[in-house]
Amino acid sequence: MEPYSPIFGHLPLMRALRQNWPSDAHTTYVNIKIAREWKKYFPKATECPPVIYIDLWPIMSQPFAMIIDPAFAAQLTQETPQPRHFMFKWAQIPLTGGLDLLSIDPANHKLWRSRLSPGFSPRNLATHVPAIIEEVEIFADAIKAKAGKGADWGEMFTLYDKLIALTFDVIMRVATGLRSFEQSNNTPGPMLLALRTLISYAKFNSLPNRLERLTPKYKRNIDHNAKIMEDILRPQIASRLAASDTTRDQKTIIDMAIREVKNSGQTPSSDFIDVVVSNIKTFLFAGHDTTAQTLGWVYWELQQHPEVLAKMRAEHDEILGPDPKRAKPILSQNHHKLNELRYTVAVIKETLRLRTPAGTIRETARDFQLIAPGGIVYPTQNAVTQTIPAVIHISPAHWPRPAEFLPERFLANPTNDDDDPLHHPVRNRNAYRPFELGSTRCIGEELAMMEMKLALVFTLRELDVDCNYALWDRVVGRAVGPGEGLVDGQRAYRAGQGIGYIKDNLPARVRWRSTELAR
Ligand code: HEM
Repeated sequence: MEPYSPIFGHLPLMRALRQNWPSDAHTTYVNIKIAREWKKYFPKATECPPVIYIDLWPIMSQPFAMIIDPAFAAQLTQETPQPRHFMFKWAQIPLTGGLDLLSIDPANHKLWRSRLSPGFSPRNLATHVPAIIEEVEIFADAIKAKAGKGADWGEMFTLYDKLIALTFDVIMRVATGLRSFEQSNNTPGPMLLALRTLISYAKFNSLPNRLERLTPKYKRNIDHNAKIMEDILRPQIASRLAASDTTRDQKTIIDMAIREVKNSGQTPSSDFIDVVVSNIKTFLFAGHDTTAQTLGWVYWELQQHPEVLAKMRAEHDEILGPDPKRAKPILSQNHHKLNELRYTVAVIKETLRLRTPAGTIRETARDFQLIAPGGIVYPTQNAVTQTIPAVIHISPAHWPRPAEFLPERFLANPTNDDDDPLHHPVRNRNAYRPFELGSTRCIGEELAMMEMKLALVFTLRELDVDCNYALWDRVVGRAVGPGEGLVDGQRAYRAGQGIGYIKDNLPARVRWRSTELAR
């Protein structure tokens, strides 16, 4: 990729690519920009290359090989699946100690995935619907409490923080059976605070980060916060072990893992508890901000596309009846109704297409090669090989009208007309991968989808939501000139590193819908 500096590699280019954006804009926008304007960066190429190499030495000791073509991504994750990159595992160590699904070696991964997956199965999750509804209701009530009097807008608040509290409470409850009450407390509780501190140390192994791990402060902080989490998790696992033969209906992820081990004729040992603790920490980590961010983007997109919002509300009326207050009893008795919310699912999928929070990072074996149909080989040895679904999802070769927000592309075509450009006939199933594909694909997809559907059902028909950056500027006393603070022309953008967050934690206000006032 050009321009390339013989001394600083692509560092000057990376800086130039970010020039017109706020400094906290996420790297995902750099990747998207390179793919959109590929002719500029690959002047000799006749088409956008499927793999883009980025050299950030001396910040990163290895170059990145970024896969932006679905067939190549499939080679990496499904056809000859490669293990996660060492750097990723290194990043996980402060958080989990390295025994979790994201970190363990492929052989142990297979065993533990088979033990942990049953807890995330649609059948098991269906038993958690009433508990998830209870948490979602707390979320809905909290934002309803922010509505103004009558038809007035209420005070501004940060919607993303409410979503984080919701998703954390849900994953904690489903995984462990414990309630963390993040939504009811005004300040983050010990578990979330400890998790957040540990996540802040989950960094790539650059030289400064390696040195940080040698400091007494690092060790003190890790030990202290790991202890806070483990003092809550270990007794809970012990009590689930003691109760495992008597627990009948609703089974937590822990219960299901215990059952799997017992069914294989083994007795859960102290090693079992260590691995479960490590994995629960990963579930709490991987399960909260991914889902919260996606849901935040759904609210944002619905505001940008009122016609989509109207259709979604109409679907909720049709499937759950016209009175929003009846949604709880109806869904508590008929969980399957959630599966009928096809348009709502299509909206979430379309949001995930355009606002993809993650991909995968692999370390390829010596004999592994990415090969194009004509036989051209793209080397990946000694590189950090990443899939970039955020770019694959907007490829004009695989998506008609890729920049437009069109949930219909995810709905089965009623006329069965294969010529309809929006019809999504799984033409290339590798081109849609927000949860990644292959044996290490996201274990929490079903839970995330269930949670997001419920949050939308319990809020959208009663409230109007206005995500409003101009008002927020006034609240926080910030002067932002015209054209400033924008990424892709929008004030709401993905900020930070890793999964990141929505800028300013998505400032919003709500009001009762006029139909609600009439009730
Ligand atoms: C919208 C929400 C979510 C998105 C977009 C998402 C996306 C992803 C992606 C891209 C991966 C990487 C797969 C790979 O490296 O091959 C992953 C893995 C994972 N996710 Fe999620 N995730 C979401 C929600 C959740 C939830 C709710 C949980 C709850 C437990 C979760 C737990 C995990 C775990 C444990 C893995 C590692 C799986 C394995 O190695 O077997 N995720 N996720």
